Amino acid sequence: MLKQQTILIIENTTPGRAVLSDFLTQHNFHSITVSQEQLAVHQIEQSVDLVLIDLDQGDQDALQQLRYWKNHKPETPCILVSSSDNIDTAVAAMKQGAADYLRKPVNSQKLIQSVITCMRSTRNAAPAVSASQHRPSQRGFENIVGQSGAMQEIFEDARRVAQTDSTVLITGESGTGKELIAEAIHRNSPRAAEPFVTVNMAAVPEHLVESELFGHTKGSFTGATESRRGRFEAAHHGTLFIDEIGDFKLESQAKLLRVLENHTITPIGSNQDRHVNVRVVAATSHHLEKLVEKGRFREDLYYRLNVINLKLPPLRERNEDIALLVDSFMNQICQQIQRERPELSAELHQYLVNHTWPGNVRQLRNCLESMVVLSKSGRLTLDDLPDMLRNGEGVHDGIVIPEGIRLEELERTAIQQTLSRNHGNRTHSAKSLGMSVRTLQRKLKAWGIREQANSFARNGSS
Ligand SMILES: Nc1ncnc2c1ncn2[C@@H]1O[C@H](COP(=O)(O)OP(=O)(O)OP(=O)(O)O)[C@@H](O)[C@H]1O
Repeated sequence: MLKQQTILIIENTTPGRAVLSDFLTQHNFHSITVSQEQLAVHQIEQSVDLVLIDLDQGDQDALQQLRYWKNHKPETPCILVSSSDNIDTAVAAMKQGAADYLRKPVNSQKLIQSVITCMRSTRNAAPAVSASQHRPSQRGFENIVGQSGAMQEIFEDARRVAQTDSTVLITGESGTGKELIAEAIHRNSPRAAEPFVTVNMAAVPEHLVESELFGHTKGSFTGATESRRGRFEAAHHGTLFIDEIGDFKLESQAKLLRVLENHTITPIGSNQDRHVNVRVVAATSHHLEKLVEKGRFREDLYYRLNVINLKLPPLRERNEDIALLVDSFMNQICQQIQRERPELSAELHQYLVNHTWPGNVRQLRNCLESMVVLSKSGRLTLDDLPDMLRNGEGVHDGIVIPEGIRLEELERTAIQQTLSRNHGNRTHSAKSLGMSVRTLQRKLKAWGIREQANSFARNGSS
C-alpha cells in the first residue's frame, strides 16, 4: 500500500472537498484541498503526487487548469472527475494529458483504483527530467515515427530549416507531434547545445503571459515577490518553442512582434532592454489566417511567424503510420514499466489502425499505455480498450466534423469505423452503411485498404 502520498484536490465546493479529502484520508493518502480561485503558485511549485480536478467548476476552467498543470508539472498525473456526459470534454481532457477521467457519481473503489494506477504508472515511468514523460530521451528526427509521404516531406523540410535561423510556424491538430518536430529542429540546428525552452500559451493565465515570456522585476505587480527571468532569456542562444500561439491576446502580440524584430526584451517593471539571441519556433492548432480575418491575430505578426510553415497532418490522414507507431510505443511503454510486451489480437490491431484518433498520436499512445498498465494477461484484445474508446469515441457519434475535412475523408472514416465495428465483415458493414458490398469493395480497393480488410477477415476469430 502506498504510504502518505499527497493528493491535491481542486474542487470548488466545500462539501465536495470534505468528502473527497475524508475518503482519501481513510485510504492513507494525505490531501490538500483548494478551490480553483484559492490555487496559488506555491501549491503548484510544491511536490504533490497526484492532482484531482473537479470538472464541475466549469469545463473550460478545469481544462485550462489541467493544461496549466501539464505544462508546469508534466510528470504529475491529473485525474478529472465530472458529472457531465459531454464526450467532447472527456476527449479534450485525455488529449491534454489527463491520466484518467471519471464520471460522477464515482464509485469509491474505482476512484482508489484509478489513483493507485495513475501513481504506479508515473513511478514506473522514466525519471521526470524532460518536459514530457512520454518523450524519447534522444529527441532528434530518428525518434519521430512516420513513413507516410506526408511525414517524409515534413522531415525533409524540417531538416532543411534546422540549418537556418528562420522563424518556423508548425500547424496541426493537437497531439500530431508539433512539439516533437520543434525539438528535433532544435537538436539538428547549430543551436543544439544551447537550451530548448517551451511555453504553452494556452496554459498560461492571461495576466501572467508577459511575465512568463519577458520576466519581471521584484515588486512589479502584486505577487511578484522575486525577480524572475522570462522564457526568452532562458532560451538565450537557443530555441524558444511557443505552443498555441493563437491564444495570445492582442496586446501581448504587439510585444512579441517587437522582440522578433528587435531581439530585445523588457522585463515587466524594468526600464532596461535586454538583448536576446533566440530562434523562435511557434505552433498552433488554430487556423491563424481565420483569426487574422476576425481581427484576433495581428497580420504583421502572422507574416513574421509564418516564414516557414510545416503542416502536420492528423493521424487519420496517415493510417499507414499507425502500425509503426503502435509497434514503437508498445516497445517504449513496456521498457519504461519493465513489462514483457503483450501480444495484440488481430481485431485489436485492426481497430487501432482504423480508428480516427481525434486526439492523434498522443491519444494513441495514451490508449496503449493504459491498456498495457492495466492488462492482466500477456494478450491484449478489444476488451482491453479504455471505456471511452469502447463507447464509440472517435467514431464521430455526435458527428462533429472537423473544419476543412473532405467528403471523401468522411466517407473513408465512416467505412473504416463500420468495418472495425463489424470485425471486418464486409456484408454486415455494407448493410449498415446502406451500400452494396460491391460498392464497398470498390472503395476499399481504391483506397488501398483491401488487404487490411482481407487479413482482418482471415484473422477475425483469433
Ligand atoms: N510521429 C511521432 N512519433 C513518435 N511519437 C510521436 C509522434 N507524434 C507525436 N508523438 C508523441 O505524441 C505525443 C504528443 O506529441 P506533441 O506534444 O509533440 O504534439 P503536439 O502537436 O505538440 O500537441 P499539442 O498541440 O496538444 O501541444 C508525445 O508523447 C509525442 O512524443
